[in-house]
Amino acid sequence: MQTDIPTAAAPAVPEMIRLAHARSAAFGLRASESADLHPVQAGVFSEVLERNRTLCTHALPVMETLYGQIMGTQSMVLLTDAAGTILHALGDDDFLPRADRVALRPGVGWSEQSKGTNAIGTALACGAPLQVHAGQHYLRANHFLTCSCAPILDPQGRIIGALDVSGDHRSQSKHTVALVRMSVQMVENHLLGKLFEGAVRLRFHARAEFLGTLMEGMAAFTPDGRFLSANRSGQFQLGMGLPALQAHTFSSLFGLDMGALLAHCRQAAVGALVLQLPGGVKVVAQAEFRPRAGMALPLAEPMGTPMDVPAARPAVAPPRPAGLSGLRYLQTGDAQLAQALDRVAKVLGRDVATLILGETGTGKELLARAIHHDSPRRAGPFVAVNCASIPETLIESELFGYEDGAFTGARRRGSVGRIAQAHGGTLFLDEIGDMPLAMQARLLRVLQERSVAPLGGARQIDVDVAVVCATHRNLREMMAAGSFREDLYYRLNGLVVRLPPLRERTDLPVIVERLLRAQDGQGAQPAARVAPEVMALFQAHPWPGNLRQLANVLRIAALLAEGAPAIGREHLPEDFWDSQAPAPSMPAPVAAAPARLRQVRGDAFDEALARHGGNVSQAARALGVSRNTVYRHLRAKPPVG
Ligand SMILES: Nc1ncnc2c1ncn2[C@@H]1O[C@H](COP(=O)(O)OP(=O)(O)OP(=O)(O)O)[C@@H](O)[C@H]1O
Repeated sequence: MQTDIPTAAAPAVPEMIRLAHARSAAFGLRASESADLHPVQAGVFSEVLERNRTLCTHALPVMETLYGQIMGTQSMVLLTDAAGTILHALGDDDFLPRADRVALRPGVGWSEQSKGTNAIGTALACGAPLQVHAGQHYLRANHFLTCSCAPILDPQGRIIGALDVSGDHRSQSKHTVALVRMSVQMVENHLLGKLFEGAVRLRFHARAEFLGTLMEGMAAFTPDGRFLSANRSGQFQLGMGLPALQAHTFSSLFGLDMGALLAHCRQAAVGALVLQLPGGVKVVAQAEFRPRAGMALPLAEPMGTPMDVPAARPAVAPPRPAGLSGLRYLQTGDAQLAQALDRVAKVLGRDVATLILGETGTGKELLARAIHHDSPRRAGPFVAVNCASIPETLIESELFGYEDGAFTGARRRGSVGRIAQAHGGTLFLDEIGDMPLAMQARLLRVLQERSVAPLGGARQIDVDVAVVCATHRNLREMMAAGSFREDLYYRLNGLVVRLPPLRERTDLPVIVERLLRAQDGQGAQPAARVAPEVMALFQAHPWPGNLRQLANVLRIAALLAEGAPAIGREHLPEDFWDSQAPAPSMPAPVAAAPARLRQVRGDAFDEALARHGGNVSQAARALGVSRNTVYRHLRAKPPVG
């Protein structure tokens, strides 16, 4: 049947494949044999999943995006650990039964030792991306496949897993391997951001419009300037690999004192700066430093070795410059908001749970931080948990922690869990509406009993936390539908604060001025003001990404307008115009029917996705919303066809 399949003996077989075949033969495998199709035992697999939970957390959203791009091509996306065991699979319904016949499914190992030459096993063995086409597979049973795989590296440059697209060899493209490589870069960037959450983080590129894209360089430093890690693009731009970079400091790489960078980071709305790379190239950079007061998250343990988390977590919350933090900073003249902030101020320190409602980017997290900052708990930790971004299978251990030996043979140490990390401080549960029902019951118990019981142990740990929750969902509707517990709802909504969307706010000019001022004098020399015509455009804009989107638009516009007297239409980035289209049909904000608003918002999302070829990250960036928000939009859409 499959006469078009190239054979392993064909002369064009690349060197990597030839060597892989030699290794497969040396493992004692025969091409005609049927492979071992058995998965590892269920208990062992849970341990494997647990060991790789950080990898899964960061790779699953990327897998979804990747799958969105290959959907309908008789293919599937696979995530494996460093040993080639499949952790997670997403695939086309009509392809999965065929994949199942050769055990392309979670729990099964695809190392070269067990399956001979194959994209997963060979990419992991060589530490390089590759495509294995049809008859290039060692086992004949796998000749109907073409697989493209790239290893995933942790920020120390160690292989921790692999991402793969496998499918019917007749519908595969040579370009898939490039797609997989880019997806791996996204996973690696997420990991770097997460692992060094408490470090000084820098994102940079010679062209401002590449910030926030896959091309941006990322680097992390300790607060005293020691180099910690950089992503692939960062290493490329700096002209050095990780081993060479280890000998450097922030100032030896970027020619600026770390003290000056930290002073820049302390500003409430941090703008861009211009730095110089060792080769003399100037880059536009965004810096961030959010020291964590809680304990470190348990992180991926590649090959059983815990990662070295940098010490960037002072025990006491750092002082903030007066006037630039806390609730006062948020008062910018909008009456609706002022009323909400006044109510918040009245219950500060009174142990009243606060529920913040608002669309994406309206400043919910900023308000939660301000509440913590102004409360008597200020010296304690502020721990933010985004319930929507943690896979359902991991949320329990993430929140409640687990004891030594809760997962036999996995991690020797237990994990304290995010709730206990917030002891003495504030626990911010973002997207609380996305918390699974079973977890809602556990959370309620914690809040009532003021103690948490980590998984796998009988011990109760006392916790004293102030709880602030946020959601963009309608929890009352969810309660009526039975997807949100009534008892938890009433426990959480001591004080309900609604943050207005930007299009309803009357203080837009003040915010614009503040955001521009925050960028002023930081190297990029933005224009001092916005032309009246542009302000009018801003006033009419739907701002689906709210303040986050406005900040992004201003950051780019200010850089493009360098030297001009004011920011004009011509300086507004494309992303602004992308989400501008629905504006003319926008009904008056106050009178707008929710359904119409949802549609306008949905159109903006669809357009951004189409414009960015379905790439969720890029679309999110363009809209100024989080990726979760775009995923939610996609999930809410009826299936096509
Ligand atoms: N009043 C403000 N002044 C200046 N910048 C603000 C203000 N409010 C929010 N921002 C900025 O807007 C961005 C989004 O804010 P934040 O993350 O708090 O929103 P959010 O509602 O929690 O978003 P999401 O629901 O997507 O998590 C941040 O960069 C924040 O600094």
